Amino acid sequence: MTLKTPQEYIDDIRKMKIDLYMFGDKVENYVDHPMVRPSVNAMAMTYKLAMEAEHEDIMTATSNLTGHKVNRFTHLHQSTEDLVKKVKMQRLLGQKTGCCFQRCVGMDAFNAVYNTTFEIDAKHGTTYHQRFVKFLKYVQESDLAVDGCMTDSRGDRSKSPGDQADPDAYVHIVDRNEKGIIVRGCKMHQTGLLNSHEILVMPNNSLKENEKEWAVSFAVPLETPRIVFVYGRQSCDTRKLESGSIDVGNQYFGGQEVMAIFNDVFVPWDRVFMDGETDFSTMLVERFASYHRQSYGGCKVGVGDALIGATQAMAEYNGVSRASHVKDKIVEMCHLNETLYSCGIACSTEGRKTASGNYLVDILLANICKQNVTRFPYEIARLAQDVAGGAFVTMPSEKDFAHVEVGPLIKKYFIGKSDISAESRQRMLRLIENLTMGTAAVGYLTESMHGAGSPQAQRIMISRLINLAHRKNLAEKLAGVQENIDVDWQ
Ligand SMILES: Cc1cc2nc3c(=O)[nH]c(=O)nc-3n(C[C@H](O)[C@H](O)[C@H](O)COP(=O)(O)OP(=O)(O)OC[C@H]3O[C@@H](n4cnc5c(N)ncnc54)[C@H](O)[C@@H]3O)c2cc1C
Repeated sequence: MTLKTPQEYIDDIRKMKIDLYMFGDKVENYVDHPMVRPSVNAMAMTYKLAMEAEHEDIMTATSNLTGHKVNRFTHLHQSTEDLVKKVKMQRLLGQKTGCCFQRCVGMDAFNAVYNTTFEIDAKHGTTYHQRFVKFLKYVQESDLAVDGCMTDSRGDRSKSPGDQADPDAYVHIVDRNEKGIIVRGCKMHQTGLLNSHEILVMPNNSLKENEKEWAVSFAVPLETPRIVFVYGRQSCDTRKLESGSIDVGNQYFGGQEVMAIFNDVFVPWDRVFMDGETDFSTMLVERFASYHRQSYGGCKVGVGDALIGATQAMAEYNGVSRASHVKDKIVEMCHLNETLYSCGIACSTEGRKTASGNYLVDILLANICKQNVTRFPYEIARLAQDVAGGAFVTMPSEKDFAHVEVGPLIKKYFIGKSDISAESRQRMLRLIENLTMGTAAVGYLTESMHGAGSPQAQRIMISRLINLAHRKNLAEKLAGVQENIDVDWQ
């Protein structure tokens, strides 16, 4: 049986013993911690939907490695159809959770490490691909969640890893022996890290030939000794510590980002997938980034669907849903959201087979997709805030609404349309706050900006991949600057 139930998944995570810090304290049982639990629930949804017949086609696939049915989050894409289904799966999850559900980064890392290790071995005669296939079979058969771990602390951004004042600014190999390597450094912003069974580390950027120690990729279980985890704060996060279910905005789900400090961590050789091949660092980073830039054409769209729904609901609750400018703003939100989805689908259908056999998205279109993702969710959020009205930033707390004396008064003045309860309005306003400036905005907005690379990273790729000479040629033929040999009739 390769599919875990959500309960089996949560039981796995609950058993983990890791070195975790949060608000200055060590935390033992993080699964049941109210700050963390919504993110566990979001990850658990990736397990639940895979068990449902209705979603089987999108949520599961047949493994090319074992022939068994696996969760699509652990699958190697075997066709452009697989790439499209991936985007559809991410949209579905975004709709169901209204937040980052955290399992995509690992899936994107599997596909990039799989095809890059194949090409490293072909050139260098190494055996990384076999090792990685063994690891991935274990992941698929045990239905594991894996953190895709790329972003280093990075010190001075103008300097490459080998030129940093502190060499630990990027994860690197500090020692090696017959059993494996020892690594040191820190990976930042790790989405869903505590909700993962394993960590799959990749280099952060292109490397120079003399930067071999930084050209390292490996996988380790979360419970590996000498890794220290520090939980990241999110805007409005302590609302999760309050009693009640309204002010938190999203009652069940949330995201998670964690810092992982590798304090001389031992990695056995069979878990090392790159060791010094600086000539392949660019390929691994670009391929991972492209898969991940495609991902955002699904997951952010699903969250966008939830925000559009909340905006439509607020327009109705406030009695303005028939106003022409409100209708037009909601149409614009849909237009922007579906444009992102179109980009996700386009880079999938234009994908191609790699030498290893799995499929890679069209890199140019994946970068276009992500470039739009750095902008459109902000505009969608702006329009949601416009239509919702200002109460989502001035509304009293849930406790005031429940107070015996002041509560009835607040409710009276929080009624919009007379047939809608004050509580429905209150809940929807908090969801809009959550998505546009609260905990979920971390995933919906800032992650849209910086996740899978800041906007400039895509612009560099676009300028590298776009063929301007070809376009200039087209124009010169049309303008008659060049002879147009296509017009060969009398
Ligand atoms: C919510 C969230 C979730 C994330 N999840 C993950 C995850 O799961 N796994 C993972 O590995 N990473 C993850 N990331 C990290 C993400 O990939 C990085 O945030 C991104 O690459 C930008 O890096 P940075 O935050 O260090 O910003 P910086 O690199 O410091 O960028 C800030 C600005 O400086 C510019 N800049 C940077 N370097 C240069 C330079 N050399 N020259 C000129 N300009 C420069 C950038 O273009 C940008 O405008 C996540 C990030 C966020 C916000």
